[in-house]
This record gives sequence, structure tokens and C-alpha cells, in this order.
Amino acid sequence: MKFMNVLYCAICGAANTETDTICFACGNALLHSQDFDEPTQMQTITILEGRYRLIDRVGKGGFATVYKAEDLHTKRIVAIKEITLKKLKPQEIIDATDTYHREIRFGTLLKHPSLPEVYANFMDPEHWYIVAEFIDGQTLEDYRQQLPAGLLSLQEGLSIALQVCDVLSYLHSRQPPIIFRDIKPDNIMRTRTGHIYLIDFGIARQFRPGQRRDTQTLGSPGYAAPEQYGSAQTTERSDIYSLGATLQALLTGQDPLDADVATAPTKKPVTLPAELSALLANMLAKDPAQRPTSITEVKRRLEKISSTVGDTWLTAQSPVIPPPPPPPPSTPYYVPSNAANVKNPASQPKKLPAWLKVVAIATILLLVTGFGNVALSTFPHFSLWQHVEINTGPPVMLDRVPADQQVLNIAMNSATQEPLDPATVQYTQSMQIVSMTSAGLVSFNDRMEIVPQLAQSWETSSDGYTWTFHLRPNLKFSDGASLTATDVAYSLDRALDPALKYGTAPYNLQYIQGADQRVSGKIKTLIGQSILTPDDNTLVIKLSKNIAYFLDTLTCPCASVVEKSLIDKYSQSFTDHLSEGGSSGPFEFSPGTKQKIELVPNPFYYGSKPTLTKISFTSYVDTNTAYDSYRVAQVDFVDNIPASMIDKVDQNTDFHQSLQLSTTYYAMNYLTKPFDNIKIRQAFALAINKDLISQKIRNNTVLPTNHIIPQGDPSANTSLSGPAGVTTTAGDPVLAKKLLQEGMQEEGISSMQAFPSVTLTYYKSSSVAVQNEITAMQAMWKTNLGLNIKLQAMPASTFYNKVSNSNDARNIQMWRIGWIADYPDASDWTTLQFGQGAAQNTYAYGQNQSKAAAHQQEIQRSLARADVTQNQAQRISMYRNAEQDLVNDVAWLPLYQSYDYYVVKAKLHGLNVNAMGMIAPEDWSSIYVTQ
Ligand SMILES: Nc1ncnc2c1ncn2[C@@H]1O[C@H](COP(=O)(O)OP(=O)(O)OP(=O)(O)O)[C@@H](O)[C@H]1O
Repeated sequence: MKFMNVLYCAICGAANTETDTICFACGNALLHSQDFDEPTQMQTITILEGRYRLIDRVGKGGFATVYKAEDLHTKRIVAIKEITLKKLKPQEIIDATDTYHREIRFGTLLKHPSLPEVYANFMDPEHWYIVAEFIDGQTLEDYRQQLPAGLLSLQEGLSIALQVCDVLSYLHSRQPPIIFRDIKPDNIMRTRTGHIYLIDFGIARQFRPGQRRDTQTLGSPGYAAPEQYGSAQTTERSDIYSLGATLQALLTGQDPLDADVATAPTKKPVTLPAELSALLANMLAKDPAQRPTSITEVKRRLEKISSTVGDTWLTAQSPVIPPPPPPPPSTPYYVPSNAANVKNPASQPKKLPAWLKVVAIATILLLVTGFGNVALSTFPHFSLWQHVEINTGPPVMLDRVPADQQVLNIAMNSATQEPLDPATVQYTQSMQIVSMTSAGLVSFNDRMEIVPQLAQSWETSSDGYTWTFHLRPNLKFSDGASLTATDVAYSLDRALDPALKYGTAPYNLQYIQGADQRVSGKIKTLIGQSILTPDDNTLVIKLSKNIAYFLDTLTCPCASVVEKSLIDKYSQSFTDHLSEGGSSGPFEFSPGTKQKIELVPNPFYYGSKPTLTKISFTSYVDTNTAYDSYRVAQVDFVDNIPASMIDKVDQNTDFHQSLQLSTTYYAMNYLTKPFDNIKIRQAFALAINKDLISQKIRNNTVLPTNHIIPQGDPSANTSLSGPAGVTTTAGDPVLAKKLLQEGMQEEGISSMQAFPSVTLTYYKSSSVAVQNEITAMQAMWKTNLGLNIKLQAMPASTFYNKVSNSNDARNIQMWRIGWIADYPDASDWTTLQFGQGAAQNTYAYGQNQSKAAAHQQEIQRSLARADVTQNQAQRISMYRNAEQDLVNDVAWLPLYQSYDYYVVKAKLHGLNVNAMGMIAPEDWSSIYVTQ
């Protein structure tokens, strides 16, 4: 007789028999052991990371092989770059680490239509992988080889050069500027429709010495500017040189490597227009000082050449090449500048050669089929036509609608509505409104860089303890009253007032000298102590610690300015009177209602005025209702689309997603048994298959993770291992069981019956996914460790109170919670969570009786050292090392990182949600509505 084994339902935890397929209790499909299995060896040849099905090998660089693949989770086509470590020498591995991270960081943070987006990265013991936007095209080097005489037409060369100017101008305008340093035909890809991409942010450029055409440390021979060979620092002008060399090579066939070589093969000379020859000579000047001063200047001159060179010259001089496919069958948002009066014969529709018809039909099909839509969802922030049009000239914009129609309607979740006091707002949507109406000294832009707001400049003392901010002159609140350093001082001090419960200032502003005493009520004000106003335009802040990320902390809403006269008049109910004044951001409040908040441009705002003339936030009880309103065009923007709705909308071109600095994790209290034992903590972590939770419960709408510092943060560590060296997010039930037994032995727990009772506490949520996630976790602990975990749900306020109160926290053993970055700095994920005495260290990391406490205190000291380390690279490396220890000790059991899913009407342009779920204040001046 065969005994039936028990199979616990991953959704409700009920015990079923092994042969069941449907849970008798909840009716959900049961997960059988094969569902948990890793892909087989056979599959790993074609399926990477359990989700990327390799389709084709599309390229090979020095150390990287690039594959076309299908992401089985998102159903999109991606490029996977694979670096094989065993081929690298030890020094090369060190260099590769740096450049691998650089490629991921740039690819994640930089957003431009000519830069492929990086979606993810992962690794196995022998390889590193980067998953990026797939470019359906070829390098310019390959492309030109196929052309008659290997030359591009003047017209196409100019179009490409102008596109490179655009992307370089974007890179050069970052702060600090990014110099690409490796512009060459091999690193520019061209799609069939003529759109170009820059590839290769240097991942392999240091690893191919000795080959004539290979990238070397300093750039590519011939294309690299002379100063890249010497000790001089490369600047924007080095990229100008490389662009000059590239354009010259594409148009004339003159290989820059051959330029100075006596034996260079003689080629039939190609005559270029005099203005272009002069510009190229200028760009290729050996002395950087003789080159054009900026890429903007190069672009201006190229545009002039493009518009003045006659058609006769173009047709007479250009080699004959097939014309590009016709423009898409609809009005593009961007149209060629000469569209109204097309003269250029090469850009006019012609009878197509047969092969081009195939391309053209395929292009049209791509646009109208679901596949086209999938591809579109990979370009969240740019209009469709920007990527598919054949743009022969500089783009011009279609007409915007008149000012009275420049209106944006945003859906707002009524459940998370709260008083809009900058010092106390907790929810992202309130923070969004505050960021539009209240300015601080500094803020973030959409690339998460710090930019000046009320302060136009600042400096620090040599010891880093004193910061002096210089305000812009003549600042005003929205009621016309002057805004001076006194107002900023008042606002910072008020945010630390103990009367304001639940604000974020107690930890965000904790490093202002005396902040702790102000928060505990021991002192009444910091003004005149550590916050000084020597004159109306100068604010001095003294710190208790010279933390390297002080400016980041000032980007928080709690550091935004409020108007004292309004608060004096109405006390805490001033938030009911915001239309009377107090705004200092691009918008001010107009008298709205509780259900509909309305913002209009602030006439006294110091910066560029918004184009939008009205923004309405309308309350909805749930996202389904909000989305229904969106479909009938009552609202234009719905944020935070829940996972359950993604299937309905993710094929739409107006659907967007943005990876958030936001992680859901399970916390375990070091002060309670059994969680004072590291092996038992590791067992709990490795019993969980995070991939399965993502797939079966979250419909693949989250990113399973072992990380504490999330992806997208500049310090995210792509080489991180999970607990006990396990690298996958699928867990390891066998190792988990072994670790549990070893942990029990260390603790003298002789049997499962003697195992301490464990309760998981969580706040009651109406979300079915949260409930399912918790019961699935419970089922996995039962199945893989044989432990029965009790569940305890409580209202959110009781829960948060219990967790944030350290005495009560001792009564909580394990709880489910999440963290959203206050700012993109590793300290927000490490020191703030696990530092000695840190506000969020409710797990008693370091300060406990466990055997590991001494080691934990060592980590706390290293975090404290990292906080004051001013060398950024060194700081990042210190946080990464600490994170590896924290992950190994299961200081958190991170489950997944979230995406923000949102829909926005195509008529809105420039709207971009950043990694903290926000639209940056400086973006508002470039958001507008077209027909
Ligand atoms: N995102 C992408 N989509 C499609 N193909 C790509 C993509 N990125 C790279 N390729 C292809 O793979 C080839 C190699 O890529 P890449 O140049 O980035 O590798 P590499 O090893 O870093 O190169 P190098 O040694 O020249 O620095 C490219 O020439 C191109 O053909």
C-alpha cells in the first residue's frame, strides 16, 4: 500500500493529498514539487535565470557575447549580454567589475531614446549578465560594409551625426558630465528605420589590448582624441573629436587609423561641402582648445549645413543607396522639419525595392500588432514615432493645445489622502503634491541627481560639519510675501517639533546638531543654535556628523519650506487653507475640494513656469474605478496600477513601468528566540522560493530579490550573494533544512516539538495578493522546514505603533513590512536600518545577546565610517561589503522590489515617473499637452 503524502496549498496553507491538483479549501491550483524545480541543465542552454529564452546570438565583442532572447515573464524581446569570467585574468576581473557596474548604473539611470535601457542583471558562478533593450539593427560599421563603396550618403551621415549630437548633449549635460569616450562606428547601432543607439558604456573596453580595432583603456585607436593617449583629462571635446572621426569615416571612407600612415591605401577621394570639411577639420583638431566648445555648437553647425546644402549637391555627390522605408501611416508626433515643403528627393516616397517592401510591411505590422505593442512598452517615456520615423532633419514639435486646454487630470487614491503638511506627509501621492507646491533648498531631478532649488549655491567647511547655503535673490511665497533664510530655518526647526507626530524629520534631519534633543523636547528650538541666518539670503546649518549624504536628506518633503504666517493664523489646520498662500514650488493651490485638489501655476515661482495651466487630483476609492475614468478620458494619469490589473493594460501603448527603490521584506527580531541564531534565520530565508511568489501570486509584476540596497540605487551590488552563498532567489530547501538542524543543535533544541513557537505579525490588508503571499510563505516554511508558523493580523496603526516602539518590538518576532527610499543613497538602506541606535533598527541588529552580536557591532562601526567617508567610490564599496554581511545574517529577509505601473494619455508629453515614484519638480516646465 502506498501512503499519500501531504501537499500544502501555497495560497491558503490547507493540507491536501499529493495527487490533488486543486486545493480542497480555497480552490486554487496546487503547486507540485516540479513547480519549484530549477530549470534542467538542458534548459539552461536556452533558458537563463529561469525566464530568458535565448533566440539567437547577435553579436560578439571582446569579452561579451550578446544574445537576442525572449523574457518569458514580460514577453518582450531583450538583448542579453554575457561576460564569461573564466576567460579573464585576475586584474581583468577587477576592471570588469567596475565597468559592469558602470554599464548597469548608466543603463538604469540614464534615459534617452538613443540609449538602450538596462532592465536587469544577474549572474552565475561563471558569467555575468546584463538584460537590456533589444536593438533590432546593426552597428554602423556592419551597415557601411554593405553599402556601395562602403560609404553613407551625406544626408544619412548628417542625420546620424545629429542624432549622436542629441544623445551626447544629453550625456554632457548630466552633473557631472558623462563623457562617452568611445564614439566609433562599432559602438553606434542603427535600426532599419534609421534610429541610432549608442551601445557599450565601456564594459569591455579595457579588455582587448593588442588588437588594432579593439577598444583599449583610453578609447579606440584612431577614433579616440589625442588627449586620451596622454595624461590630460578627457572632456566633452574628446567626444567631439571622436564624432568628427566617425562622421569622416562614414562619409569619406577615410579610416582614422590610416590617416597618418604612409602606406594607407589610396581611396577615390570624396568631396564634402566646404562648410562640412571645415567643421570636420575643426572637430579633429589635435589641440582640444581649437575644437568647437560644445556639442551644441557642433549640432548647430551640422543643422545649418544640413539645411543649406543644396539637393543638387546631395544627389550628385552621394553614393546611390536604397531609400529608407516610407514614413509610418499616421501623423507622427515628431515630423521632419522639412515635412511641410519637402524638396529633398531622397526623402520622398519612391517605388521600393522588393526587400525594402518586406521591411516596410514588417514595420507597419509591428506597429499594429500586439508584438508592436509589447515592443512599445519598453520605451516608457518616449512617443512611438520618435523610434520609428525616418527623420531626415532636426525634429520640430507639433502644435500644443492652447493654454486653457493645458490641463492634467490625475487620479488620486482616497485611502492614502492625508493633510498636506510637508513635515508629516507619508504617502507618495501626498509627497508628489508637496513637491509641486513647496520647494526646499535642493531637490532631485528625474535621474535622481541633486539640483538647486531655493538655494542657488552652497559650501561646506573644511571639516564637513558646517554647511552654508546661499538663497536665490527675491524669493517669494505664492501670496507675494518674501521668502528668506528665516523661513527656511523656521521650516526645518518646525519639522523636528515633537508635537508633529509621525513626521520623517526625526530621522531625515537627525544629523542637524541638537536634532535629537529638539525631537525629545529637551530644547525648544535649534534656531540660533545649529540653524543660523546671518542675513536674509544665507542659511547656515551645523551638523553633529559630517555625513557625506547630507544634501540627499534635504530633498525630503520635511525639509521643504512652509509659511509661518499661515501656520500662526490657522495652527495645524493650516492645511485646510493652502489656497491662501504658503506655496513656493512651481504650482500653488486654487480653492478646490477634499475630493478634488486643484493646482495652478505659482506666479511667484523663481524657476521656469509650467506650461500646464491646471492640474486636478480627483479622489477615487480604488484603482479599478480610477482606471474606468481614465478609459472614458475623465483622468489622464493613473499611478500605482495594482498587479491584478496589469494583464488588462500592459499591452497598451500608454502603459508604463518604472522600477522603484522600494522593497518588501520580512523582519526578524534578534531579541526573540529562535531568531538570535543566524543559521535558523538563514533556514527561514532559504525555505522561501521568491520566484514562485512573484510568478504565482504577483503575476510576475515584482522583482524577486536578495538585496537590501535595491537595484537602481548607485550602490546596488550586482555581485551580491544571498544567505549562505546561495545566489538564486528561488531558495534552497535542502540547505534550509540542513541549516535549521545545525541551528537547532547550536541552540540545544532537541526536537521539532521543542522548537520555539513563531508568530508572523502583519497589518490587515484588503489586498488579496498580500494575504496570499503570507499564506504561501507560511506553506513554504511548513513544507520545507516542517514548522507551523502562526499568523497575527492587526490594524495598520496598531501594527506600525508596535513595530516602531522598540519595547513592543521585543514582543514581535517576525513581521512583514516594506521600505521606500527617502533618497537614493545606500545609507538609507543600511545605516538607517541597522546602525547602532538607528531609527529603523527595530530588529535590535547589533544590540542583542546573540553570538553574532560582536560581529554585528563591527558592521555597525563600518557603516558609521562609510557615512562620513567623502570618497564616493570608497563609500560605495564599504556599504556593499556591509550589505553582504547583513544579507548573509538575514538582517532582513527581502522578498521583492516593486515597479510603479502607470497609464498616461499619449497627448501628455514629458511626464516621467522616477525611481521614487515621483515626477521631479524641474520636469513640470517641460510637461505639456498636444492634440
Ligand atoms: N542592445 C543590443 N541589442 C542588439 N544587439 C546588440 C546590443 N548590444 C550589443 N549588440 C550587438 O553585440 C555586439 C557586441 O556588443 P558590445 O559592443 O556591447 O560588446 P563588447 O564586448 O562590450 O564590445 P567591445 O569589445 O567592442 O567593447 C555589438 O557589436 C552588436 O552587434
